[in-house]
This record gives sequence, structure tokens and C-alpha cells, in this order.
Amino acid sequence: MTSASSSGPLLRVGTRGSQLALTQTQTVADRLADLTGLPVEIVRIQTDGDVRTGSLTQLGGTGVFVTALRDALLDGRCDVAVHSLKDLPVAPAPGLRLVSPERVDPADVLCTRTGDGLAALPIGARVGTGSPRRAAQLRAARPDLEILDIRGNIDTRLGRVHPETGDLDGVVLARAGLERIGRLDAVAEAFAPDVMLPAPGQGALAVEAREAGDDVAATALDDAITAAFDALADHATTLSVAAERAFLARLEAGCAAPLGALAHVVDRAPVPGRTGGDPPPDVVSGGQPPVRREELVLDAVAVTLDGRTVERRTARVLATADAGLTVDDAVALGTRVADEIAAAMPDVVGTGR
Ligand SMILES: NCc1[nH]cc(CCC(=O)O)c1CC(=O)O
Repeated sequence: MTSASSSGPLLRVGTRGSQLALTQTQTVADRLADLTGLPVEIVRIQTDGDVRTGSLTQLGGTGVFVTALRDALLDGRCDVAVHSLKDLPVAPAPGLRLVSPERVDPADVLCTRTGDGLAALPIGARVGTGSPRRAAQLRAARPDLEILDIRGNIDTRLGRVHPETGDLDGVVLARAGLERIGRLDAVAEAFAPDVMLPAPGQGALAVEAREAGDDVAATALDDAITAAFDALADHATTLSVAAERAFLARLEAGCAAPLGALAHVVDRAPVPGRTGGDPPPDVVSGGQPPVRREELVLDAVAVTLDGRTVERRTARVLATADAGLTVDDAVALGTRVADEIAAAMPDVVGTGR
């Protein structure tokens, strides 16, 4: 499909068949074609989640979408698979390696029939979401709303707030999905993180491949994928999603848990006598190069399903000297925040699986 040249092995990129999946896979396939110089083909893999109907909670979470793609990788029907990272269970997948390219804006957004934002919605307005995380945070922000459990692809959900034919006042969606299918025009309001924190990994992709063989067995394709993955992986995204997913994993919670988490990396250049605030200019007085330090900041929330109890934490880890942060630092941060939230709200542990 994205065939670039005819030399060398073919790189087959597996995807789900939804419009969102195809669009994001095409973006990754184009980059893989550039990075490897190999001919690239997109292979659609039918998943159980695409053929069954019913609520996601009944299906046991979105992990069903992932299993079929991983099976296709392990069977050799494709060489690389592209997922939405937030749909990926936190458990590591034996035999596979994974990278996260740079994420897009992870915010949740409100799309409304009138184009009004949350504050302008009338008392008792009907808002649709299939996500307990979004429902609980909406209830916390606006206890008067009537929250309806909806599902379907992005177009179906946008149809529920069509100006003429819509039957709901609003729906909540990930901005990332709308961006990828070119429907940002539908956004009435992007939720600030203090109103709604996204799902761990939202806005990020996971690109997976079989583990490379050992030195002897590694094929030309393995080597090409290794080099391409090194170039695709985004450091800040990798650290952020590691913290977010460690938070989720520590709470032994699933994608249907009323938990949100969002991390970001700040490039700090501390100057003596200054703490926090905006990063100062690159050059400090005396001509000394500034000591730039990476800081990872994690915002996390757990909410009861009724929206009445909200536990919110912000925690950070600052790199020592000029060494960068590692995934282990990120995991430790996510784990620490999870332990704090679990201590305050023990019932949240093990929910939404
Ligand atoms: N729940 C399904 C899903 N999985 C990934 C996205 C798109 C956002 C992303 O890539 O994180 C969506 C749609 C949505 O939540 O509105």
C-alpha cells in the first residue's frame, strides 16, 4: 500500500479496520517506509471487538482489540502492529517489543449539539460516554447532568450530537481521535486537566514488533525494525506513558476504572535562588552553561463512580545532575502516586478490569 521500493524484505504493518486505526496506522507506515527504505504493506486484522456488539464493560475491556493484533504478530501474519496505547493492557506481552512515538494532545473534549461548552449546558443536560472514567469526572464537575452509556466508533458518537438529528446534548471523546480523523471542528471545549484527566496513554500510539532474534538469528527485517523503532521512540512520551501505566498497573485496575493520569516532561534549568516557575533563558550570567534537568510531572485522579469523592495527586521526579530520567524513574513515580491514592481510596484497587 505504502510501497516505496521493491528491494529487500516486505514490512507488513497490522492494524484494526476502523477509520481511526487505519488513519493512525498509515501515519506510522509512512514513517516506517521512510526510516527503513523497505516496501510497506498494511494488513487489516479482524478483531473480536470489531465484530461483537454490546458495552465494552461486557466485553471485558478493550483488550479484546489488542489480542488479535498480537496473535497476528506472533503468527507472522504481520511484522509490526499499531495500537492506541490506551487500549493496551498494562501487562507486558512476552515475545514482543514496543515503542511509543511522540503523542498528540491527550485531552478529553466535549462535543455538543449547540457548540456550547460544559458551563453553558442546561441543568440536567444529557451527555453520552461509555467510559466510567469520563462519567465519574463529569459527575464530579456537574452532578446535575444525566450521563448515558453510549458506544460505537467516533462517527457514531458524533452523530449523537448532530445539530439536527442528534439525540444528546453532549458526548465526551478523546481529542486525539478527532484530530486523527480530521474532525477537530466538532470540539466545543477541551477539558482542562483539573476537570478531567485522560486515560493513561491517551493520545499515544503503541507500535509493536516481535522481539528481534539473537545475533545469529536476527534477520535483515529485524535489524531494519530495530533501527526504525529507535528513531520512532519519543523520550518524553515514553517516560510519560510509563508513569501513567505504572499508576494503573499498581492499582491493578483496568481500562474501565474511574482513574485518570497524565504525565509530562519539563525541561528545567534551575538557577541559584530560583525554584520552579518558567524555565529561565539558556545562558545564565557568567557564561556558564545552564544545568538543564529533566523533570517528570504526574497528575493522577481516582473518582468514585458517583463523582462524589475525588482523590487527586500531583507528584514529580527531577533528574539528578544532567543525566536524563529513565523508565525506572517514571515507573517509580507512577507507583508512588498509586500507593498514595490507594491509601486514601482503598476501594479503587482492582476496579474496572
Ligand atoms: N476508547 C477507544 C479509543 N481508543 C483510542 C481512541 C483515540 C484516542 C487515543 O488515541 O488515545 C479512542 C476513542 C476515544 O476515546 O474517544
